[in-house]
Amino acid sequence: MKTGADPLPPLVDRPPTTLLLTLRRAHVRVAAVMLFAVGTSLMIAALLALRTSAEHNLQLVARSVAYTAEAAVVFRDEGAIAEALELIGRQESLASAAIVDATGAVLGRYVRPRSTTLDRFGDRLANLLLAQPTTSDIVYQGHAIGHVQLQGDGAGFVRFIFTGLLGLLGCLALGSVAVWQLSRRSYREILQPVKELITMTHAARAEPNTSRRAPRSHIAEFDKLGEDFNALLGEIEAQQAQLHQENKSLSHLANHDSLTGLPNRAYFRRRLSRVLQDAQTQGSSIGVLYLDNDHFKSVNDQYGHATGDALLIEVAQRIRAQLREGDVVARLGGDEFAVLLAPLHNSDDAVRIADKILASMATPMPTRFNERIVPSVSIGIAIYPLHGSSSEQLLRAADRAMYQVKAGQRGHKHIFSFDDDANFLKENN
Ligand SMILES: Nc1nc2c(ncn2[C@@H]2O[C@H](COP(=O)(O)OP(=O)(O)OP(=O)(O)O)[C@@H](O)[C@H]2O)c(=O)[nH]1
Repeated sequence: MKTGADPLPPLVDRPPTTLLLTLRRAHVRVAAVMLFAVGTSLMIAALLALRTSAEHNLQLVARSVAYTAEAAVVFRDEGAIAEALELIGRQESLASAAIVDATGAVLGRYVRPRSTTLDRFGDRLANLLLAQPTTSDIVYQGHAIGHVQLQGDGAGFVRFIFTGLLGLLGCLALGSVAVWQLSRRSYREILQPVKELITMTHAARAEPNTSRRAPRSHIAEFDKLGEDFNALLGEIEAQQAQLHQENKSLSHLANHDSLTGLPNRAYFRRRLSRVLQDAQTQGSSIGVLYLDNDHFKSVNDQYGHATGDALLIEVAQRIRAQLREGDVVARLGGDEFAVLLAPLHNSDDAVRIADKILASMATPMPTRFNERIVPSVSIGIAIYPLHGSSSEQLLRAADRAMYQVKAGQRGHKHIFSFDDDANFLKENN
């Protein structure tokens, strides 16, 4: 079915992609943005909480060291100071610890050995996040005699960041599976109605089949689209039915006579040509009768045109009633009719049917004012292959034969003979 609409221009910038891929991309983007936003916020919040807790812990440790080391500082016992720092350094998460006297002299220092990149990364992180160093005064009899300096080592932060990243990766993996499943499900839900619409549109274009209807959909937009599409198909179907009806009546008008309802001359000739082709291949015979009303003009003149019309209808019905289903009777025009007898077993059958038609004319036609009008026709008969091999030859032969009847005694039949041509020419020149 040609629509007349211009074809869509080709996609130059990007080739078309599938619906599944588009959905998957959209879901992945949403999931990635969500994970990034939630993960980052959670990580920042947790890091801040961890920092507060670490600073608090360093304060406690510093205070505890200051208390423990008070006596050692008073007696400047460097061995005890080193032992206390070593103990605290091993137990707590410290990069370094030092005890300094009131003059600023370092009495003891502990530095955790840093060998790996991870250790150095932890220290940098601790320097970045914590207010370093954490100090606490060593007080003796109400006077500060020195202070403790602690540097956190950031191992806690590193552990947290790695655990957090692992958690995020886990979420990413789970999210990917969920996105995969979700897009598959959405695809199925969306695709089903879309597929129906695509199939229907194709059918409507190709067959054209407008009788199918889109099913209801649980997706409101598709449901509405299907409803509108069905309404459109309904309208097309109604238009097609109307067009079909109009075509039918136009074709009927083109092939039939409006007064008698019989096929017209054009139809008769086409049909005769077709039947002749079959007869030529099968070697069968055909009979053509040419019928002309007798003194029809005087019926018109005497009783009026309407009565003349009624007589034509009556004659048409009487002829039709004598024929087999497959035989054709047509009105050639005016008061002339033709009959096609196919197949015909022998010439006698054509003569017999002509006699039946003549006999059917014997009774008067019923009229409104009970006038006595008896139909009468003259019939010329031509037989294929005896009298011609084309539709023109056969019709002319039957016409000439009919003319012979008119020339002799009307209301009879005559089977064509080749003398009829000569007679016709003699009488018409
Ligand atoms: N009522 C009516 N008359 C028609 C129609 N078509 C043609 N006629 C008339 O039919 C008549 C045909 O007359 P002809 O066949 O020439 O002569 P005829 O009176 O039948 O005489 P013969 O054929 O020699 O017996 C003409 O008067 C036409 O006007 C029609 O559809 N209805």
